[in-house]
Amino acid sequence: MMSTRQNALKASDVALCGLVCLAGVAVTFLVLILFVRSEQRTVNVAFQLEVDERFSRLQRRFNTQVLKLDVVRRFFINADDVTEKEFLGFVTPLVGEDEAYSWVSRILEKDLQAFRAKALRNGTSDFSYHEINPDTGERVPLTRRPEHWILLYLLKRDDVKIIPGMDVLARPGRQALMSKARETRQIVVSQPLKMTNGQSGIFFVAPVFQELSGVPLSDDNLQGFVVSTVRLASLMEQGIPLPSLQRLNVTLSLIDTQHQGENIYQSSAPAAPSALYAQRLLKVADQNYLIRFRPSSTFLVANSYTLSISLIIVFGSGLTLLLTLMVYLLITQRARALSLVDERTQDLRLLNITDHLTGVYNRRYFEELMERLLIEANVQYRPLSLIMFDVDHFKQINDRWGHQCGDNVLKSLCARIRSATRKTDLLCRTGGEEFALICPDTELNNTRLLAEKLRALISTLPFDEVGQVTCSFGVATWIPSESFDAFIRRADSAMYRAKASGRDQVQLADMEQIG
Ligand SMILES: Nc1nc2c(ncn2[C@@H]2O[C@H](COP(=O)(O)OP(=O)(O)OP(=O)(O)O)[C@@H](O)[C@H]2O)c(=O)[nH]1
Repeated sequence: MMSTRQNALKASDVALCGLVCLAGVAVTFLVLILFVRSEQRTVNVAFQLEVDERFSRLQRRFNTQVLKLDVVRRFFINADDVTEKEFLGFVTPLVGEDEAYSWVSRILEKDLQAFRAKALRNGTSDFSYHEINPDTGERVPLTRRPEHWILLYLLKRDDVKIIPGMDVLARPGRQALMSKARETRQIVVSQPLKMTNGQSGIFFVAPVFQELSGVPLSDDNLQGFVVSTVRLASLMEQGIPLPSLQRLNVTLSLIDTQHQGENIYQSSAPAAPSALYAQRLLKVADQNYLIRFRPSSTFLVANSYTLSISLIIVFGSGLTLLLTLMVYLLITQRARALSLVDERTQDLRLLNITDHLTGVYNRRYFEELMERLLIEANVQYRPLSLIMFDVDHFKQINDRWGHQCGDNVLKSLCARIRSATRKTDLLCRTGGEEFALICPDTELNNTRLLAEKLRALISTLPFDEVGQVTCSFGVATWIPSESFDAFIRRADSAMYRAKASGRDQVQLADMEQIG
């Protein structure tokens, strides 16, 4: 019974530990999902903030470029005749790195001579009419045209030398761009064009019309153009701290042109594989740009949460293991305690039903056994016999050899009888030196033979110290429907008859019920 209980506990232990383990794993998984979601939101917010910050810088940079050009344009509108010195004096504070400002005068073919003379008079050095062959890049004489757009002043920070007097109409892309400014009378912005230093740049062109009060502006009032050129990479990157530059991959493309979708600028930080993406529309004068933002690996590393994920997994697994171990220990300790209680209960039960001196069943259990066996015998019609026996002259043994010696005789006597009987025969101590042997499934004659055998076993072999000991036996077999008391009385009477008849003998009980 105990081992069944232990097995059952083991199965339930494993199930419970498995459940605790599963619960631990589930909680860890849940925490992981919640953490990853929250971190993804945080990274997304960080990316959007970075994009907003970069976009506002770019917007400011482009707008500042337009504003500065407008300031120079107003200078030309308000001044009657601008000398090179005045131009340089006004523009120098505005020119940034990678930028150039120039003044291009509109000159009719017939005015070329006079314009050159005036320029030289105004102190413009090295003035010489020419244009650049777009195919060879060489300086060639002016082509005859009704009007020329002559570069007169130029201020820039690089070393490429431009000689005043160049007709910019011969330069690729300039005519369409400047004509647009002339027609719209607004500042226009070019697609990326090759600058004189060979680099790709954006041209901001502002038309300068002579404003006469009351007279509407016409093409003939066009005096020239103020042009600022900026290297595209400089426009996109100048003033932005290096760490910020490294965090984002930025591309710039034009909208509403035949180059739509083509990237005209790509930042040096490559895009890392990520779902993060943002795009913004940038309007500068007449041009619409699309700026696309993607995170670089630097951004992803700076906002990485893989270490935290590993820590959650390690701590979660550790806690799960610890919890499972604790539950396992608790369960096994509980099982051990229960089995101990079982053992103690059985010990107590044994103590309760056995005689402490001889170890055989006591009187109380004898009565309990008999009641149960009588019911079984009654129901199953099986024989049930009883041998009652009493040590002869036991008082004398006590008196002669002492009480301790008497005890030893009782113990040895029980040991002898148990060794000579079947396991199913139940030996009980019913009084001081009085015993009963219950013999289930045994007929009267066999019981008598057994009693004879026991009598001989006791009387023929001497006991330690005291020598020969004899017993008187009464044998009875249960008569169906006979009561417990009547059955005992019959066996008892037979035993007393054996005593009365000289002791050390076996007497059979009457087969008629007494009383
Ligand atoms: N040593 C010892 N003596 C016991 C124990 N129980 C009862 N006795 C003694 O057993 C003796 C029984 O004596 P009696 O009832 O006179 O019977 P008897 O001397 O055996 O004489 P008969 O039964 O007539 O042969 C008493 O002296 C009890 O004190 C016990 O557990 N140990």
